Amino acid sequence: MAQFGDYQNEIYLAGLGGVQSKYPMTFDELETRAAQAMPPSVLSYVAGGAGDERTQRANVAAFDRWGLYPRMFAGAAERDLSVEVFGDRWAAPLFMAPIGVIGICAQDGHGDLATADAAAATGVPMVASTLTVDPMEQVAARFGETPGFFQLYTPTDRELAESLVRRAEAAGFKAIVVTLDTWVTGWRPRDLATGNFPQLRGNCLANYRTDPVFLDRLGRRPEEDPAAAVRLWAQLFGNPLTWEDLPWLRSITKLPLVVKGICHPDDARRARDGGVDGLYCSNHGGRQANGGIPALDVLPDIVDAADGLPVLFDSGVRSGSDVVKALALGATAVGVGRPYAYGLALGGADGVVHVLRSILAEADLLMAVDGYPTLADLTRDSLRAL
Ligand SMILES: Cc1cc2nc3c(=O)[nH]c(=O)nc-3n(C[C@H](O)[C@H](O)[C@H](O)COP(=O)(O)O)c2cc1C
Ligand SMILES: CCCCC(=O)C(=O)O
Repeated sequence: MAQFGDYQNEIYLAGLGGVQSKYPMTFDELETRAAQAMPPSVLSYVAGGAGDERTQRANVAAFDRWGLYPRMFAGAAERDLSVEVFGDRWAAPLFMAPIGVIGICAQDGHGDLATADAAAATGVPMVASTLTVDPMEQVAARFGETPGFFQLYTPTDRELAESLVRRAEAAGFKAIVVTLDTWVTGWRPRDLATGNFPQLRGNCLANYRTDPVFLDRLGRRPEEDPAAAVRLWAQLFGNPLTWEDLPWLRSITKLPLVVKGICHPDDARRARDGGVDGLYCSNHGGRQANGGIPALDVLPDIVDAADGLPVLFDSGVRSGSDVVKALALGATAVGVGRPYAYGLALGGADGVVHVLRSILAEADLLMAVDGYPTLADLTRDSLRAL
């Protein structure tokens, strides 16, 4: 049986043949090298967060407060990391978190398509943002056998929201992930300093420009007046939803509905009672609110409140050992964010594949070394608070 850890052998064998990996092997090196490859405004958009970025750093540091017990005589020569998510079997409990305007991270400007290619190549699902540079239908067409989810930024115009969801269903997405924490952007000093927030340049409008409801509202072709299209987009972009809107959200799709940004157990319970199919515990990587609680710290409470519903998780995941810890704390599947954007900047789809395979290989080898042959063996008791 092929194991994710085999990537290590491939790298060693290439090294024996005199070929060194062209990609970095640690997150710090990845970020440093990507920083050199990205235009400054794109870098500050991706790397930056809210305020003085305490929450962003705290997300990462939270993983240091847990250690995995090594277990012996466990016979973990073969590992099975596969997991069932909404009826599909994934080879591993890993996915790519939605990154708006990811297109601009790739040298050719089509990073959405490259990310979808990496999903197809690795089996690691992509959650495609509403804010893609290429339309969702073109992104989904590249997924191959790998399932993909559509992340909805709910516009104030309900018909537009419904139209986007209908298109996502027709394009073959397997779930709708509604992001609740970003109907307005947080205070982001790095973007304010460059004055170049990529959305405002209209890089993210592909799904709107191709939408019949948006075009109807615009009343003319977007090429005729690009500035008007950006203005309309900005006007319609974010709807500060309330619990009163949940039944409507539930009603607009038959696909599994996941709500992203859930970090309080009361919200988790209420969303579950409102009929969602999954919760997504995330603080948006510290990009929205500064001075918050690391997402990992609230994960166990969300898992308890979920009462058996799947819980997706992201925020601060940088390595395979981070993935294993989040799984032990009860996540059903774990999202990678910034690291794959950096892989994209360095090597397009190939760079993303390297980042994902490295994370999977580290997780797999950790489970081998520490004696956890399956995901079911990873529980809260596998961890010790440090
Ligand atoms: C550049 C960038 C753009 C993002 N765009 C979106 C988005 O369009 N929709 C969304 O739900 N989350 C978005 N996120 C948040 C990610 O889905 C995820 O929650 C976050 O990256 C996790 O933090 P980490 O990358 O530090 O691990 C974005 C994150 C980054 C870094
Ligand atoms: C207007 C939202 C931009 C995409 C996003 O979610 C982010 O930058 O974090």
